[in-house]
Amino acid sequence: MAERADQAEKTARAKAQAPDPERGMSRRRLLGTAGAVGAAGLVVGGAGGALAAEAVRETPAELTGVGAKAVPFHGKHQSGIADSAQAHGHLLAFDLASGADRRSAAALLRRWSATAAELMAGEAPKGDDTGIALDAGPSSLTVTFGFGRTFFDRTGLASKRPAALEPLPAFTGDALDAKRGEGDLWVQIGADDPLVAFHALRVLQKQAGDAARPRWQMNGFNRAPGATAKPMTGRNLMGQIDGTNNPKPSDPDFAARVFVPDDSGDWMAGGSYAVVRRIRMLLDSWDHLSLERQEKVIGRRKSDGAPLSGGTETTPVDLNKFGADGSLAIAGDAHVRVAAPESNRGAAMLRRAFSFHDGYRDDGAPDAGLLFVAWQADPRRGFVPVQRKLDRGDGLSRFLSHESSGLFAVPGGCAPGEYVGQRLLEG
Ligand SMILES: C=CC1=C(C)c2cc3[nH]c(cc4nc(cc5[nH]c(cc1n2)c(C)c5CCC(=O)O)C(CCC(=O)O)=C4C)c(C)c3C=C
Ligand SMILES: [Fe+2]
Repeated sequence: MAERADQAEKTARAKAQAPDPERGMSRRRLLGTAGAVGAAGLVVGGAGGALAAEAVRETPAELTGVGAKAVPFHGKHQSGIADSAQAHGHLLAFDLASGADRRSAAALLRRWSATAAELMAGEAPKGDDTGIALDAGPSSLTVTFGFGRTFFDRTGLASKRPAALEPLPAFTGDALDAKRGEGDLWVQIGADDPLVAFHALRVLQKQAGDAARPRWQMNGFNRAPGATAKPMTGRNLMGQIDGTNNPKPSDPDFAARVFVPDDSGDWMAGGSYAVVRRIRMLLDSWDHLSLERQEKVIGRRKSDGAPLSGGTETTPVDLNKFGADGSLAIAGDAHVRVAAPESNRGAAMLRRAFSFHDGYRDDGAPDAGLLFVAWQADPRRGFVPVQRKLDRGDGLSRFLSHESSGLFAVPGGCAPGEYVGQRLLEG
């Protein structure tokens, strides 16, 4: 994951500093030019001033650190799936405007794809006068596009709707708000800088124009890069290390679990399905539990994420181990036992979440939790069986409330000159 970003970093850095006559100018060059002209004007006038301005214009300061990292937009898969989750996230869904059709949807996806590619390379998109991200580099920005179930009816493409996009079943623990769920189109934005993330959100929302209107939006966050002494798995708002036993890109079955296979032969080849749930944490109840009880509910130690069956964070969980008192080391209703692929006939998903905090509820409790995003090749072999099992027997579910839900078909990536979803919309 990090390698993909590192490889792209050099290219994007070079791109971000060189103006492309066909596209926008580097955000930093744009600023450097304005600054240079002003400064040079103060020192020397006439031809000398012009030369001085030119010299400064050619040497924009080197970007270092968080801002310099770029993730490529073009590729076999869309970005924002196998890349590390960023510090800031915006999830939003749009509904197509009444009267919108396949053609206007295709034009929107073409616009959005071109702009996402520019933004992810640290370029200012054409016609962008907001200045929100001026001075900033790409900051690991990713933009990911998906289609909801209703998109296919609205665009006359019902015959192309994948079977995997069938509605998720109702779960007993659900308290879903329909207005904050589903939607025709879904956009996931992530960046390590909040202004870069908001800029992408704002530009894409403006570009939706008359074609689509925002349906819902949620904002989330993760730990900032560099906040810990060494890179480590992030923590959620319950304080747990979360994400340890995710499928890893180096696993031999990673692609089969996360992406629709190439030989599926349909427009979703190389794509993935995103299950998006706003899960509120009942933090006041959770924080009343002793550390020992909290660890028993999950099946892992809070301090370092090590499984209660022993070892360190990365030691495989031993679901068959008994403690000295004769009881299971990982309790029967421990979250990691109930969610594990071994307990679900191999069902697995890639969890790539953001935390959220939207203030306080009327009862004074924090409106906070997890924007849970699970990626899989087929939700019927990923999220659905696992959530069914969690719904029945997970000790953690007493401390959670699932408040909104969406399922989106996220097509594969595209090559330069193409746009995301082109195989569906022009196939
Ligand atoms: C349907 C799938 C899942 C939901 C919903 C879910 C919610 C949820 N989980 C945590 C905290 C943790 N989950 C952990 C592991 C874990 N969770 C799921 C699935 C769902 N979680 C899986 C498949 C796994 C991996 C199980 C395994 O193979 O061991 C962990 C342990 C660390 C880790 O492996 O990531 C924590 C902690 C919260 C707080 C939450 C809802 C808000
Ligand atoms: Fe979990």
